[in-house]
Amino acid sequence: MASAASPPDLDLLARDIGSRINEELPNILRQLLNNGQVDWAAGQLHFECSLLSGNVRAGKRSQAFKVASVELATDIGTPPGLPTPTADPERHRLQDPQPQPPSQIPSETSTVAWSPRTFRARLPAPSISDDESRPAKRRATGGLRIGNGDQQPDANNSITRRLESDGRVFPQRKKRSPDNPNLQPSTLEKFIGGVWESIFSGVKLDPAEVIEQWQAIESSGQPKLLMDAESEIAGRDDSVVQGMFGRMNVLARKISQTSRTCRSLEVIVQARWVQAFDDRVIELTASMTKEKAKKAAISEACVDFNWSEKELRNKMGIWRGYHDIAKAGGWAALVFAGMGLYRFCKYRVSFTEETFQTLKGLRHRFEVAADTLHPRWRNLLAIVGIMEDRKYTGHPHDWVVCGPNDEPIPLPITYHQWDKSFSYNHLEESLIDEDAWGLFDPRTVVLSTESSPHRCTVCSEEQSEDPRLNSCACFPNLYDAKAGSIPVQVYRTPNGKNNGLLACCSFERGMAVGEFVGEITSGLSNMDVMVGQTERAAYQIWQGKQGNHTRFVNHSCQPNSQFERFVWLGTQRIVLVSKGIEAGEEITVDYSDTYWKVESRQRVLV
Ligand SMILES: C[S@@+](CC[C@H](N)C(=O)[O-])C[C@H]1O[C@@H](n2cnc3c(N)ncnc32)[C@H](O)[C@@H]1O
Repeated sequence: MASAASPPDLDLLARDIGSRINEELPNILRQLLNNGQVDWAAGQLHFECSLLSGNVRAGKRSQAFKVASVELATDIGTPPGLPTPTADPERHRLQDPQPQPPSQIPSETSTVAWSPRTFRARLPAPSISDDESRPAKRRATGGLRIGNGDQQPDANNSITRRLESDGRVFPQRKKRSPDNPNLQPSTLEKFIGGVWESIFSGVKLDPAEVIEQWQAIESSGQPKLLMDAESEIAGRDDSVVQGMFGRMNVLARKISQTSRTCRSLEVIVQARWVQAFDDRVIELTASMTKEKAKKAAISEACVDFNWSEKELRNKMGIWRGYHDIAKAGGWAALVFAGMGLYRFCKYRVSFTEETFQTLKGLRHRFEVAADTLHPRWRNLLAIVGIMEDRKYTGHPHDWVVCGPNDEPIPLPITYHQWDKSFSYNHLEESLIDEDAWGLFDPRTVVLSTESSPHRCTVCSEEQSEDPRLNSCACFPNLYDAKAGSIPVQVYRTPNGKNNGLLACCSFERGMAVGEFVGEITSGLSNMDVMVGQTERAAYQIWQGKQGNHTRFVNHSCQPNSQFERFVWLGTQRIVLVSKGIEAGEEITVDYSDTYWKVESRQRVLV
């Protein structure tokens, strides 16, 4: 169907076309079917695309490469003669559908089979196996557990329903809607996910550290960094792993950190180089045609790079991608891009106007998170002479993000219509109201085993604040000191609920969104409170103007999260647990009837 000049170009072209077909064709076919424009009641469609090398018109045809091949049938079964579908065709849809390089494309045919209710594309497995294409490894989360009954008699013997959801109904896995384009996995979605993951991870981008570690080996040949690692360990407590393994742990951490920072510096410089190249072309255009000016600027650059024109042109294509990303999504989108950045820019499958609009809409959101979690990240831009002050200071949830293109608003302003002096106290742990409880923590549970007081009641493993001793794998993102921040933002709801909580990354079903943290008190009435209960006490958790991000979760009758009780180190916690939350969704919970206002005074049993 096409001819190309040389095999390496053909290779790139084949990947590009194959990717686009894999990405777009299912949607096109689905639209045709849904619109009733095509009646597939009987029959089959076979679509095949090949690239031919050599001069076809002159009858010189050296090689043919099959780029993609799609079969549309009226039933979901595999047509005779075609390979058997994989056990889980959906699995392929969740992966980035990269085509195989022409030399590796198997003769196997991809199948798109249709039945009146189902439509599935079977795509070839990705041929490129970098870290991004593998499913992320996670420690097992606790799963959604069955909670205790949520109805307790109060002091007046009436039934008080709790905010904690009724755990007796085991939440069903949320189905991806094939008709909702927002939920279709795409390379763009993956790219954006990578940016969020890296912003919310513990990555530390600090140019000062790079300079510090630049000299890895002393001029005398001594391994400077390794020796520094030794002195770092010596200064820490005895329990830290000593010896070569300990030193290598520190060295590997430092080098990974430095290399990550260098990668960000590299893409900043490369994106900025594209801008300088474009400016140079404009300069040269004063005395020659644009085409010639471009060629001249490339030749000039080749001298400095000591690269061939072809090499430079290949690199330029990718660097232009970096430039376009930074232009639309801001520098944070580029600096914090994950492992997939190179691939995203190399194949350009998602380089559309829509993509850049989406990135533009995320710009302020990326910056709020980057500035508040990585106060020094903008210093990296100084490498190309860009001096930018941190724009968003304070806690990540001191800012309420708004619709695309709208500037974030300071949190207090969003409450001014009710309270002109509103200020919010961010809590990481609940506080005990000593007026109500003295020195007693009403969340303390009666320990069942004397020998092992901190055995998890769910997984039966030992719990400890020391990560080396902790074996409980329930909610590692909450109770592991090394976990990054929870990837959520407070946002301005468009439907009159004031603020709400937005998921930046997806939360697998069973994963914790956060612990409901506030003041542990009792006896409040006419307030929104969470009611907790142990064998020894009933207590309330009040948030009001304090707490963490769970304070901003709105109610829904079809929630995507639920509250569950969990015991951590002998203390009852109330954890907001995902029922399957997609990135970009509002996180909601079912408040049940009385969360809105607790009307009767709760009697406390100690
Ligand atoms: C825990 S707060 C949630 C955050 C709140 N929207 C805010 O801006 O502070 C609970 C309050 O949010 C509001 N709210 C929550 N869910 C709502 C819903 N589905 N519809 C209307 N208002 C809601 C109610 O005012 C409720 O008392």
